[in-house]
Amino acid sequence: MPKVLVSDKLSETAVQIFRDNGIEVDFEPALGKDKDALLARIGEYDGLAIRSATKVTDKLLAAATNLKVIGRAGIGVDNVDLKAASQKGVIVMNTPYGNMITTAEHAIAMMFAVARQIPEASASTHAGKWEKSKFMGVELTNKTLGLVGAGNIGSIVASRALGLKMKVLAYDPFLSEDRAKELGVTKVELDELLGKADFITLHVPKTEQTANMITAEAIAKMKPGVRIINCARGGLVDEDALADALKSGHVAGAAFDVFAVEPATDSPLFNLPNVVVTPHLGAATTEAQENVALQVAEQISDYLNNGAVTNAINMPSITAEEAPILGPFVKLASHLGAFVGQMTRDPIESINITYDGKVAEMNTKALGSAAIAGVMSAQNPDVNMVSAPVIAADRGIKVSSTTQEKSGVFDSYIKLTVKTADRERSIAGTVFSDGKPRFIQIKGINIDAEVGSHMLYTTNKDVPGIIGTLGQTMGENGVNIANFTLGRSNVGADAIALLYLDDAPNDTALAKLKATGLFQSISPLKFDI
Ligand SMILES: NC(=O)C1=CN([C@@H]2O[C@H](COP(=O)(O)OP(=O)(O)OC[C@H]3O[C@@H](n4cnc5c(N)ncnc54)[C@H](O)[C@@H]3O)[C@@H](O)[C@H]2O)C=CC1
Ligand SMILES: O=C(O)C(=O)COP(=O)(O)O
Repeated sequence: MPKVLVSDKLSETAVQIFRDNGIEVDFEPALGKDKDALLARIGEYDGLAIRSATKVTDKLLAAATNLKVIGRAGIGVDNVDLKAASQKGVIVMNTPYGNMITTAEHAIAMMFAVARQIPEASASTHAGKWEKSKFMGVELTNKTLGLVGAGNIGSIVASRALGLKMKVLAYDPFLSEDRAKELGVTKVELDELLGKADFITLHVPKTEQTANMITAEAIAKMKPGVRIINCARGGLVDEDALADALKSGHVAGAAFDVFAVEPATDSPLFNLPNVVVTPHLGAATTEAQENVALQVAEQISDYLNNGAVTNAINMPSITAEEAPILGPFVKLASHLGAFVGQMTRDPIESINITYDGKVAEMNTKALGSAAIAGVMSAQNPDVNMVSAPVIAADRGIKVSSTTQEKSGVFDSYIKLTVKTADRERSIAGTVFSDGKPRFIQIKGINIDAEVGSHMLYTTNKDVPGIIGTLGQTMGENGVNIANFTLGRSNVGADAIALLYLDDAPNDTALAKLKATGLFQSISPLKFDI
């Protein structure tokens, strides 16, 4: 039974869902904050469900010997070392929609709070002061909101702001003009946004490009009296530079939910007038926490039970509906890769995958990952669909794919071509209606070979006696042949044989075959059926 650890404060709804799906679950919401205890325990688990407190470092991943999937009950995965997870073949999923409304609402609430200085006014009133004239605010109506990042949360913030009769400018390099029109926002460059906005709200992930994107220089380009809201990620804004701008009065107010260092016990922004701060509460509503807990538990369970991949950051998604149809083609792609991988000793320069016919309309990203994993599995048995593309990229292997309409007799086929410095190998295969993958072409020679756990592949000239020699040698050495396939390019020309064996051929059998001088190559192969 797969075993999952919940190491952050998730709604207990998740626990019930895991149990309903036949998954053993340990609910230890404090463990994420205890690095050493987590490190000692992580080896037990197939799945890990987290929020932002658990830091999934390369060290933790190295100890996670059974881990297959990490589910983030929320959006940002900057607390997970994605590269290390991918290299280890661990899928990282998030729940991109469960807390987006709640977080957008928090950004709007923060905008109101900073426009009307509500937290300070509230504290002052609680203190028995009646400072009516101290807290003069500004209206939002007709003001310009600068939206940095118009993804899921940014789009909701835009719709709410438009409802408040604000004008919305959006800076997002991936926002199309059509989508901007649909959202009712004006797409602008960052400098224009900085110069025109009365309020600026950030909704981008923290990446190499966005880290520290709001510097002292960017702040200097802003309109005097601007107010800045950050409910996205700490580290997007230079907190020291913002503190200076708040002190000089160039920036009239700031509302921050996220900080460069969290938990934030100190920040240059703390204790400045008209700075509203909350302790990373963007996603903290009952509704959002129910949503993300439910979704993450369903997604992790689906993956561990059925191989369905939803909302993965480091692997193409495979829906629960497509998993059964895609499964045999995933196997095929992996077998094609394994065939070439076992035949290739030299460094691989490139891999091309051609999808012909119906398979071209399937999830070719997932199939490509399976093919690459197959190729690399000969050298590294731990490689999988998550890690293979990362490892291939690290090794400088160029991966390309081609899709084409049905070009032959098969409704669907996949052809894999692998190039090394001095040669090219290709193999094609299909899936028959029985759901079993078949090899249909090797080196351009047509065959029809069912794939077995143990196979023997030989190349030879098309001369009499090959079948007899192969059959007799296997028989004399106690290896039963389940299936025998031959192919040739032309009479008397290049020929190949593929034997599906019940056991691996032993060294004596291989030596005997070699001694006949009939074969150019004799390769025992293994496949993970
Ligand atoms: N405070 C909190 O508790 C929460 C914070 N978040 C954070 O909010 C942020 C946004 O989340 P979503 O909207 O769901 O993400 P999303 O992926 O839907 O949208 C992000 C947008 O940023 C854009 N973007 C990427 N690089 C950019 C750049 N260099 N300049 C401008 N735009 C860029 C993307 O094109 C995309 O449209 C994330 O950082 C997430 O972690 C999310 C939930 C809760
Ligand atoms: O979903 C996100 O990206 C968040 O930042 C929410 O974080 P949390 O789950 O509240 O620690």
